[in-house]
Amino acid sequence: MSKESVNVLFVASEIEGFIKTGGLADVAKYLPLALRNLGHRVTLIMPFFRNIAHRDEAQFIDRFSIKTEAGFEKEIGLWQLMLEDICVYCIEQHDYYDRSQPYSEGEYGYPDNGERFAFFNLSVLEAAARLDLDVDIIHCNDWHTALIPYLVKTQYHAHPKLGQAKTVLTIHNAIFQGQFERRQFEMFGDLIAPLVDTLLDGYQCLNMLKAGIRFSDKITAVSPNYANELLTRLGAHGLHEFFQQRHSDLTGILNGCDYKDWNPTTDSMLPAHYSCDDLSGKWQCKEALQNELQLPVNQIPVFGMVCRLTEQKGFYILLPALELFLRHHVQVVIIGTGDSQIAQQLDRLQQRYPDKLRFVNAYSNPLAHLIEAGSDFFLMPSLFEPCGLNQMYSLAYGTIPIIRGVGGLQDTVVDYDQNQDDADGFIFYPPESSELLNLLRRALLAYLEEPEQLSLMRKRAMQREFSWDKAAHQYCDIYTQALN
Ligand SMILES: Nc1ncnc2c1ncn2[C@@H]1O[C@H](COP(=O)(O)OP(=O)(O)O[C@H]2O[C@H](CO)[C@@H](O)[C@H](O)[C@H]2O)[C@@H](O)[C@H]1O
Repeated sequence: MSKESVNVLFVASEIEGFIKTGGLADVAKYLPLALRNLGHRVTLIMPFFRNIAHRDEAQFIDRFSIKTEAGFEKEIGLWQLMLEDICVYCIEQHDYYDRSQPYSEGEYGYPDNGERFAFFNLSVLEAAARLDLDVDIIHCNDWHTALIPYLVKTQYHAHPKLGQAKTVLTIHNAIFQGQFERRQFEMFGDLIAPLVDTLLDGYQCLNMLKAGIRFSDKITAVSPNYANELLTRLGAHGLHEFFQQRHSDLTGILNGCDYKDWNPTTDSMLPAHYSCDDLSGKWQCKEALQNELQLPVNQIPVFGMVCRLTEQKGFYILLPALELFLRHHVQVVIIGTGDSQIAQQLDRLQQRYPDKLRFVNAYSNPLAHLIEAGSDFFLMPSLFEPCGLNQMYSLAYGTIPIIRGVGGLQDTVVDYDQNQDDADGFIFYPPESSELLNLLRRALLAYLEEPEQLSLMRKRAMQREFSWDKAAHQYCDIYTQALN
């Protein structure tokens, strides 16, 4: 144990292995495990969504009602699952969480998301009190948990255990702010009403993330560069003044890569294994990927992409660039779910280039692993990217990332044309299709004419290390600062 052990209550709306819609879930699994490895006592807590994996293994703990002086009352069940030896408490509330998806059906968020997640925030604290948990730090993640700091300071300040707790809010993606009309919070009466009055905006809405930024003791962003971007008008999604006010409490900590789950030498989802000393398995993975997606099997360069289908990921830059890039002798494979317009455009493009583009409109972890391993290049032309995990996974798999230089992408990839001796990827900056197209062609040229350089880059990429251990140490420093 490196430092004094801290009791951390880690609150997230999704956790890899149980339920996942994006990168938040990865962090909510790997960071708690890394904190545990440093000797801290971590407890996780999340909503008991209908589709949680291992739901039938959950152990019932307790059932009780939450009442407010406004006359609102709802019963919750408290269940327990395990993430290795870490206890994961799950808040069951049928009306709120027993739905087909965590946040939205189709492309629209559930209309009562403000009420659902405000209730979750309240339930977390009620459950911690009822369980008599020792809590030094409540680690909140994104808007779904962002009322907790306010509630701790205003409703639990006299509680013998929770009253001493400090709150840390991690920003994974500040474009999602949890902005809801005030009527969604009315049933919580005086618990939330003063906050609504303080922060109400011109649309008569409460922005839950703003509440978190204002009231948490410390704020972290998921990369140093994103922390800087959050202080700017361009990068803060309208919240720059809020972040500027908390400037001295805001720190960027780069996410890690879990080298147990994402390791080409051991990955059980791959048909063959490989390392930087022997890449023959990688070429078998490439063949398996082409076979699986019914693309011509040959030595053509393959460009892969795995992500949510959303504007953030740069599709409106990528689609016009692909129109021209697919005329070259290349293959592009994309897996993702989300925006139906992006999906339709990818489908149309695939019809025009059936032997070159494969778009899979699905969420599949095995295919994501196969794309990471079987591709030569990995695409992340994001408009903004708080950290990004897939570029780290692609580096680990010797798949050269082609990225836009923003957020955490900029913190993790070294550009070939800026620093050949240390490069592991290709970077473009202006968010324009022509810039991306140039870079794609640049990468293709390197593949065709500079194979030795490319294999050095691949080797370098596979030797990079973005450990969760390092991130956990940095989070511990933030906890210590908050507690002091
Ligand atoms: N169709 C599909 N099939 C299988 N797997 C899929 C998939 N679509 C996405 N994934 C997986 O979901 C995760 C996506 O993580 P990212 O960090 O790249 O993005 P996201 O924008 O969701 O996360 C936000 O939070 C994270 C965590 O802090 C930040 O890194 C990021 O910048 C921020 O936008 C990866 O593990 C990826 O493999």
